[in-house]
Amino acid sequence: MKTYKALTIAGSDSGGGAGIQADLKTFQELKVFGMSALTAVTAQNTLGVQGVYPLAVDAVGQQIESIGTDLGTDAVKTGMLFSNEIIQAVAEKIRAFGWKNVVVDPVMIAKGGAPLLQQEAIAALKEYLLPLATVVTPNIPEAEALTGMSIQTLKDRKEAAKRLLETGVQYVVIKGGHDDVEDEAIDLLYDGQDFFYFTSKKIETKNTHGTGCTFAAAIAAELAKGNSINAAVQTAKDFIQAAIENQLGIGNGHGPTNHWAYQQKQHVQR
Ligand SMILES: Nc1ncnc2c1ncn2[C@@H]1O[C@H](COP(=O)(O)OP(=O)(O)O)[C@@H](O)[C@H]1O
Ligand SMILES: Cc1ncc(COP(=O)(O)OP(=O)(O)O)c(N)n1
Repeated sequence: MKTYKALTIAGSDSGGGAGIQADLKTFQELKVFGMSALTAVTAQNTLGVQGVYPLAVDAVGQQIESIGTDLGTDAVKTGMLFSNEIIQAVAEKIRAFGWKNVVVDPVMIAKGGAPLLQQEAIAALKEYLLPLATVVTPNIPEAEALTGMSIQTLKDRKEAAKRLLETGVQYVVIKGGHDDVEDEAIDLLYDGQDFFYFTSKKIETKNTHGTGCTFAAAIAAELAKGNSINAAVQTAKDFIQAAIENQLGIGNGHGPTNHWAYQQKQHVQR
């Protein structure tokens, strides 16, 4: 049986709910061998981010080089990239290794409000990374920052998706977790021609730390296996829904999601 591999290039969340930790847990649950290149260390828990310590650009580049010159990968997922310099170094490596199935989660601000990307690096994401990406997965505020437009309605989201596609990315998913109007969590996929809706019941909970990372990592894992973008987004949606529904209830603030829940549900259904 082939071993599928995925590489996450992202920041570390000491609390284990988001970042590299969420990505590797998701890869593992979806039966994909996970590898990582750290961009930054964060001191973080369910109450917020207490410290951000970016790594040297060379250290980021060397980790990716070590993976590319030996193991290779079937998919890449990027998360917290922090600076213009790190974005450029990551884009250069992805281009040099010719990697496909590149999922860009344009992480900007943690739910508690801590900045995880420097403001001036937003332009670098668009210029260097999105043209190499298979899919970009912004939440609504991230889509607003990337397009410069305000997003209030689903119609606005469609317009933003169209604008994002102009950067050269193949597919756009604008997630709906921040849409306060809907009582459903609706994620919108655009392939340049058609729009597809991935809808689930919105769960009333404060424990959604790391949902975006987990969702994007699940897409990367499914693309690594050769699945289509629509199938990958559907599995990611099912994965995150199970992870939010079956909360762990740990920590005193915004708790992490449950990365075991999707597989547990699959076993019960069998
Ligand atoms: N309360 C919720 N109930 C159900 N699904 C949710 C909820 N909050 C977020 N999601 C889902 O989690 C994923 C991440 O969404 P979102 O919160 O928009 O991104 P981010 O975590 O990057 O801010 C999406 O698939 C979204 O639909
Ligand atoms: C190290 C690190 N990376 C990314 C995030 C943001 O995670 P996300 O899944 O977008 O959701 P929140 O944690 O912000 O709710 C992070 N916090 N830390």
